Amino acid sequence: MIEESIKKSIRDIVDFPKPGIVFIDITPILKDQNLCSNIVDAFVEELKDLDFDAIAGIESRGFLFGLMLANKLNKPFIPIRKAGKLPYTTIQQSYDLEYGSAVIEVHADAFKPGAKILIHDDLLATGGTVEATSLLIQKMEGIVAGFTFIVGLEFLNGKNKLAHFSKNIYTLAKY
Ligand SMILES: O=P(O)(O)OC[C@H]1O[C@H](OP(=O)(O)OP(=O)(O)O)[C@H](O)[C@@H]1O
Ligand SMILES: Nc1ncnc2[nH]cnc12
Repeated sequence: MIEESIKKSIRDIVDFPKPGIVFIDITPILKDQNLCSNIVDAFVEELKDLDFDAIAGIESRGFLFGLMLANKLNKPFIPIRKAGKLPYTTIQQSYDLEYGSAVIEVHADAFKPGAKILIHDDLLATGGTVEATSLLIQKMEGIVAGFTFIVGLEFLNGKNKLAHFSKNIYTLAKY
């Protein structure tokens, strides 16, 4: 089962990046090319009936599997970056997360109005990051088609922030 393989691979780092946070480190997954392929295949299976035009991946860990998945599905990839990194005209959104606050942005020409965008990130915690990404997509007149996560920290109830953007929320490993 993909969920068990993911849970076996990832590790918990206590008190990172701040005291009181148990950080879910996904980097061991990246050393296992079979597991990486199986994760992409599991997402492909989950998404087989979903209609969408492009995948938006969130810096930085959302880039890892977001681009692999977009490439596998022959769809464009849209990088959502932390403020100040994208060189062209951008649209911005601020947000809070488990251990701080930040601003994300996207290139103003990343997609056309009406495009259906699947949002991908490695992990759903409070949902602040993907909520901000959803607001960014809506600012640009895009439609949020759904969400994919490798890991979901269900006890933080991040899904509550997402349901009004899209009910299509796919999480491979839940805690
Ligand atoms: O659901 P939330 O509470 O918003 O938290 C989840 C976000 O936090 C982490 O990113 P982080 O900002 O640490 O950046 P990184 O991917 O560059 O490590 C993770 O990759 C998600 O993007
Ligand atoms: N506990 C956590 N582990 C890894 N990434 C995170 N992003 C937000 N909370 C996190």
